Amino acid sequence: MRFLTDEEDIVATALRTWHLSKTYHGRAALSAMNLTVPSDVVFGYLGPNGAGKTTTIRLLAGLLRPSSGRAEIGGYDVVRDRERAQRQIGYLPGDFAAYPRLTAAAYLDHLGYLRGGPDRARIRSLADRLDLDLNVRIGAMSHGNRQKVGIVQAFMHAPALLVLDEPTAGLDPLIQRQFLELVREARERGQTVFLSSHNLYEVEAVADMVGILVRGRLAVVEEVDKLKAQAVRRIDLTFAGVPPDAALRGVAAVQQLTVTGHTAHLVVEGHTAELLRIAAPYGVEQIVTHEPDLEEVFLSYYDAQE
Ligand SMILES: Nc1ncnc2c1ncn2[C@@H]1O[C@H](COP(=O)(O)OP(=O)(O)OP(=O)(O)O)[C@@H](O)[C@H]1O
Repeated sequence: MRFLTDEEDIVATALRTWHLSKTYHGRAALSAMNLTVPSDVVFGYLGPNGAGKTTTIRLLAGLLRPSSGRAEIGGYDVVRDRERAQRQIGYLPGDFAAYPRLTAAAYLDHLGYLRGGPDRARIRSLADRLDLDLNVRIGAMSHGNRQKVGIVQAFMHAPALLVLDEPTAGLDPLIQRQFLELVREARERGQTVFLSSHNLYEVEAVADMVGILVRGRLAVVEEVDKLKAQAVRRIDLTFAGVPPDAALRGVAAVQQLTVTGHTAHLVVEGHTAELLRIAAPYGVEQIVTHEPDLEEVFLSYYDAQE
């Protein structure tokens, strides 16, 4: 075994916060958040309206000063080393607004020059995928199309960390799907993505880890696979004869059981190994497992804090 050097540790951690807090007029919008996001993951940042997601993101992007605590991006403090921290980030605000008089092409070109030269082939390919006409003035665009310009500017270069605040709000489902592809490709290229969202399904589809923020407090940080393992799961077992409902009810993980004909419909929480061991001797002919749904897990965290 070998310990990481300081340099490697910085590379392995995309962002870290220590007691990061923000108070507005005596009311806490974010309370003492301790969070570590490793590199090369998609981190889904979930929470109901007003939970403090945008506040967190603006603190990370160096656009707000913390009331107390601190944060580092790629090892750089977002206050003391603001410019270097900001250079690690590609940031897409929730309400993306740019120069209304410029066409998207002119705006993206201009940004590209600020970042060392535009990659026009990349810009065109992103615009094609998102069905964005680059020749329209940004001021004349719909909200959704302006949002697409924001997505192109965030993805046209390859910062270590992409910080995206509700990026798919206002996009139609086909474009949302393209966006999720871009997020996956970014992770494959080794970028880390911090994605705030209301949309559980979007986060479930793309995130490796999630944090759930409720009233300015992190209620949980967990790998999506682990949350799924905790999640309630629906399983239908079809038997050769009448289902052995007393034996099935005796399994600790079984929460609910209904029987129709030869099929037992079960709601199971946690691991299913014991259930399958108990059921097998009764002649199981078919097993249908429904993908666990994270919604109930999330709602249980939301409710617990109400
Ligand atoms: N500039 C401000 N002045 C005073 N209060 C603010 C300010 N910005 C945010 N807040 C408050 O801080 C809390 C968190 O707001 P924030 O915008 O971070 O939440 P959010 O999770 O992004 O919400 P949403 O999902 O609705 O966008 C809210 O109660 C909000 O009213």
